[in-house]
Amino acid sequence: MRKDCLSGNQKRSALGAGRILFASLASLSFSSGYQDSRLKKFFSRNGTVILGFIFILSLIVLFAVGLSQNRKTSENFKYGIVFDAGSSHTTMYIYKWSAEKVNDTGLVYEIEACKVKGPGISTYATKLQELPIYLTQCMGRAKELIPKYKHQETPIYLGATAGMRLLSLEDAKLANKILSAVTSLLSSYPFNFRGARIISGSEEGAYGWITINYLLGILKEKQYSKDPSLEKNESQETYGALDLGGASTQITFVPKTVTKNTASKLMKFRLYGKNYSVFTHSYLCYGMDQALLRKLAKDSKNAVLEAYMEPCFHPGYERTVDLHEIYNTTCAWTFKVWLPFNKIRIQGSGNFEKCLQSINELFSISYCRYTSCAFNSVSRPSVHGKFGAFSAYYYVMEFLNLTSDKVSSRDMVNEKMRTFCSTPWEVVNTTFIGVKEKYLSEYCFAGSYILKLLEYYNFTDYWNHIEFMDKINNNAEAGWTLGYMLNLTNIIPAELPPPKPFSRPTYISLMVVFSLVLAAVFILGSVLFHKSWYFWN
Ligand SMILES: Nc1ncnc2c1ncn2[C@@H]1O[C@H](COP(=O)(O)OP(=O)(O)O)[C@@H](O)[C@H]1O
Ligand SMILES: [Ca+2]
Repeated sequence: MRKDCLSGNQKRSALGAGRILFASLASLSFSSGYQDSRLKKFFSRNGTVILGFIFILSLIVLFAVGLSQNRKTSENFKYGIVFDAGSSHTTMYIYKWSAEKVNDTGLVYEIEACKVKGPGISTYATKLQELPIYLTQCMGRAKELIPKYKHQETPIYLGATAGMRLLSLEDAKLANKILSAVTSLLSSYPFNFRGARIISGSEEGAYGWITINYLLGILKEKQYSKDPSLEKNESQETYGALDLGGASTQITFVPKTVTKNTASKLMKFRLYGKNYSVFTHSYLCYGMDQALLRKLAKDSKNAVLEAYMEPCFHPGYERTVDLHEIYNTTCAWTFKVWLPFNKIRIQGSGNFEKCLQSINELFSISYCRYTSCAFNSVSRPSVHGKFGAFSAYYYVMEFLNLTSDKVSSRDMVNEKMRTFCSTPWEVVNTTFIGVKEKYLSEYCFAGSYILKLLEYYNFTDYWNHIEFMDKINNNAEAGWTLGYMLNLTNIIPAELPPPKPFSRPTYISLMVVFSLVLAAVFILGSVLFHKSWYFWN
């Protein structure tokens, strides 16, 4: 703990040293007496002055060291706000970091994740007037948490992901309308609004990669990390990043080898003085919600009498959906067939093997007019090393108890999934009280989909390679927003850090060294003085 002034002990030891010194000087003066010789006179008059001068100088140095040690070091914090406008929901993250910067990149951590009530921002195209209410609660939270005098300098960014990417493909004007409305709304707050935009799939993947490697302490050995074992790990390989959203999914990693085909998919970063070339690919329409819609669209053509059996839903579970709802998305339009009814009743049969087979068809055919949808045609270097999987990967696998630390073989995974999917809906619904029905009813599909997706990425034994992550080191959530913020801190002006005061051990060592020097000066001075006194006498 640093204090504003010298502590009691420090004061006492300084006073004690002073008393001893003056006593020594007095005895020196006394022993020198009033002698006749000139040198004797010189020493008797000036010896005390010289030693007194050295004493006062040393005291000044000691006090200066003490003051620099004890100077109040109130850190200058900066704040940044990033809105993650996802396809299913929006979350506002507030980050905080010291103005002190290391190699051009600030040390940023999350102080708030405010979930905006309501669906994804892309659904507001026809109700722009509702946007102020949508964002007001979280913006209020930002005003509360960030000190008022910091508001003007605090940047706000809004990044929209796959939901807005899809809307933009369907109707670019509508997507721009939403962004404009959000822009004028966020600009009206006292913060420094820096833009609302749709981030590309590559950015989403790459910033997610930066986030997890930053939080794991891999990018910089001196960065903030609560786990000392993670420090000084310069040669540690970076983690690959797997992000699964509602409308798109990303895979990002540093490839071992780069081919001509993959070179164009590399993103380059310089972080903490090091260069990174990262391969990233975003699969639009391969997010969980869009994958389910595509599956339902694909299988609804098998409907007889307005109903069909769905192996990825629990036995006894029923859902009636509007055909318009499933056929009308960009991702599912290729499955559109004419059916003599508007609604369809989907009845669960809870058959894990059949569910996997059905999901398989989503990967094996090119169903989409955009090249990025063609899963199998994407050239990609082979995966290697460790990966961190977050967002829906984490929510689903954690719920199903299928994270890497809980499974050890394919048989174990299959057995768990078979049992879960075949559990009657009534049992599931009464066992997991409090879980949102949408999530609960879709965990069988979601788990099966994730297993297939990882298989297509060539993770045959994912539990040996993938860590499912949520909040890393209790510091911040895994996701693209922190990486975005980290990258943007390069353009946020930051003061040069004030010179660092001494650490406590350095301070104590300095005090000891100066005391020893002081004592040595006295001993030497008095020896020399007495020698010369005897010599002249
Ligand atoms: N607790 C949860 N359990 C299961 N799924 C969840 C949970 N919370 C969020 N999700 C899912 O995670 C996904 C998040 O996607 P989102 O970030 O909104 O989309 P995108 O990144 O594609 O724009 C959605 O499919 C959402 O339904
Ligand atoms: Ca997301």
